[in-house]
Amino acid sequence: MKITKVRARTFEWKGKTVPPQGNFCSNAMDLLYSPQETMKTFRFHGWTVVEIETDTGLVGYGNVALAPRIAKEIIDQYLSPLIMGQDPWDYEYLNQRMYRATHAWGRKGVGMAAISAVDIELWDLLGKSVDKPVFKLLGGRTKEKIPCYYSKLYRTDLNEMQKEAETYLKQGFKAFKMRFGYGPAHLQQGVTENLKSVEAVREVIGYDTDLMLECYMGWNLEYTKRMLPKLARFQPRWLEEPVIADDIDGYAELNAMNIVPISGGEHEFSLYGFKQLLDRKAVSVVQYDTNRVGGITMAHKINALCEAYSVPVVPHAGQMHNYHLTMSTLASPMSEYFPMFDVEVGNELFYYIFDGEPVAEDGFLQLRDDVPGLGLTLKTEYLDQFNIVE
Ligand SMILES: O=C(O)C(=O)C[C@@H](O)CO
Ligand SMILES: [Mg+2]
Repeated sequence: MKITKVRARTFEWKGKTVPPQGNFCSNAMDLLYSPQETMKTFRFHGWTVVEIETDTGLVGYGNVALAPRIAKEIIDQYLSPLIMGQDPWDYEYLNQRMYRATHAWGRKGVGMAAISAVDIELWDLLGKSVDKPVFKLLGGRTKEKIPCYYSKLYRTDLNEMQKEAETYLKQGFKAFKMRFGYGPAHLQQGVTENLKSVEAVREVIGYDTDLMLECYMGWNLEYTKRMLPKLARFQPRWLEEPVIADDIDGYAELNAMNIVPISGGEHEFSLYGFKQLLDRKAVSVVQYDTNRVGGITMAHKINALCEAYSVPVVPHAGQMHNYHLTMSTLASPMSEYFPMFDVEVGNELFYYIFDGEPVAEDGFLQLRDDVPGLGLTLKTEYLDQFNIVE
């Protein structure tokens, strides 16, 4: 099998969007003087889709969500010439070729995300070429079905959050992730508000259900150290990304406090980066995203690394490129799950671009044994609501 054509297209949503309500979600910009800007950066309304054709007639799909127009340029200008005419089965070589050829500028951030999209696509092709789902090429089925956690519960009105939690509790979810709306800039009143929101959600879901708490890098070390003892009574399964991704010392210090397990890795980009996090015992849960860390080839290696360090992997964002890895490793106990909603932050956009994403039933996801590759096709239903950059 030889690669004959590489096509990267950016899908930019121009349809209806729901404006975020309330304080919504803390994030890294909250630490700056100009808080009115912080929500503007918190939008992911574009996605780059990579399609690669081969001389066998097979076509696969990969995707990247970070800085999608820039990722497209990287694929067009740098990555496409490196893989053209090559055999997708040489995926380790091709991954290293892309990683090393762009190393001076591409090894973290959007460069790595672009490589990820190509690599994910290659695995889709591999599965299709042998008529097997990707998870069967990675180790096969390690779970009858994948437990997943409901991930939304942004900080809006507390009654609204409670209604949302109640609705999805009734649908059978046994684990939930909620977002904090306040950070250091909101002083003691923000501390009170944050605690009230956790209390409100726990009141609805009880204590036989997992609760995860998301900071999205919107806190700092000092604030988190004050918050951890106050949060302990709510028995969170983890506190996610309290500080910015580069502050590995901060993660290590917080995790060593052993009050609430600290999770992270959603903004880490390489096998070496994860080894550093693990060596430093900086996180108790690893949350890579396959479409950031170098694709399936690299995520598979990170799974093995985490297994050896006995640190569970719960990938960021769900979605097929992550689900196949979760299905095929014991290092991964469950998946994140974004339900389909009207377009808001943009986490939902995957459903508007692709058909084939599994829908959670009673808190579980299923991957089919009889669907080759990743199991995704391009959706036609919403095409006219995207600006498509060729
Ligand atoms: O799902 C997560 O873990 C994220 O950080 C997603 C982001 O949209 C924050 O809600
Ligand atoms: Mg997160």
